[in-house]
Amino acid sequence: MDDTPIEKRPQFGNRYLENADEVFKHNAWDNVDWDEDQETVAKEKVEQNSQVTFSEDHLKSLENDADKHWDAFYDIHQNRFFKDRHWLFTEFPELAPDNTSAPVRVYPEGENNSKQTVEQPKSDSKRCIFEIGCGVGNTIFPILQYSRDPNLFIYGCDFSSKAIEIMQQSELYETDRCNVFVLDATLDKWDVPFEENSIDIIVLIFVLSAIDPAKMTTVINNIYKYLKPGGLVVFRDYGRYDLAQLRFKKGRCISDNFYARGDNTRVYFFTQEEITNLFKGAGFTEEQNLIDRRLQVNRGKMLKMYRVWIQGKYRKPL
Ligand SMILES: C[S@@+](CC[C@H](N)C(=O)[O-])C[C@H]1O[C@@H](n2cnc3c(N)ncnc32)[C@H](O)[C@@H]1O
Repeated sequence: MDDTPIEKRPQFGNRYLENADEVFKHNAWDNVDWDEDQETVAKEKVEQNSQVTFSEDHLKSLENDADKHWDAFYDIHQNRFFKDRHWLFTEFPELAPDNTSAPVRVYPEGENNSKQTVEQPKSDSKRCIFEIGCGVGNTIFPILQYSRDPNLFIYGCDFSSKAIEIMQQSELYETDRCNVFVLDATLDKWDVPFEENSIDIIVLIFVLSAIDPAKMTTVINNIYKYLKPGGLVVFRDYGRYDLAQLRFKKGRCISDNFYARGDNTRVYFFTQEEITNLFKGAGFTEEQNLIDRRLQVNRGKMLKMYRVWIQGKYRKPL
């Protein structure tokens, strides 16, 4: 797969490309502008790879066997993928429990409407985080490693039983501080080891994009149900016209902006508006919805790679 969400972000601030001649001086640039030409070229590429040529049977098996395709993925890659999480606590200081000094990212004016507040838990109150599509623990393990909060408990689920098995066998897995289990988040009714209205933060990192767009509303409605009033969803995922979308060859499209990779795992590319509508439609208030455009540079090959991510924070009203 060529779309690992790799980002090495400098702490306390970003690097902006002010002089185009200097593009190959560094490995990455933040918040790069896209001009109209670039948008048009991207749109054309997507038009070219958007014809659906899969048979009905193949489309059905992509959905019905989705968990098996992820099992096969984790069978091959084990815990070696999606690993680089330098940005995790920078973007989501809410996940850096008992750590108010987590570095906060600086956004250009007007780009971010998040209040960027990190609510400190009351010292004796239990705090629960639940990650959906936790894979092999690339978010949960860093939180467990960096937090010493005795009141923190982390739940995680994934519909790949292989991913959950790998995670549970890790030496970082601490049964008194976390519990991960197999769950298909698209089911109408969730079988989970906690009550409705009980979770402080739900984490959705590069998982909604793996889900059939027709089932996303069901997932968001269930998230709403299990969050505490006042609880927060943190979201980060692929944005429309990300390099990974433009790289799809003809014949991999399932429906608009939804594709099957060569290993049959699937990926959707969101607009900001779609994310707003999904969450607001379920009753959430929007605290952040931003587009993160990053130019990654392969200086050896003189290649420019434009990455696009959407990031959001949504709160269940009190
Ligand atoms: C791109 S990976 C990201 C994994 C992890 N969130 C991370 O960032 O490392 C997508 C994950 O979502 C899981 N997934 C996809 N559809 C799911 C579903 N319906 N229910 C639960 N997990 C799902 C996959 O098994 C996979 O582990």
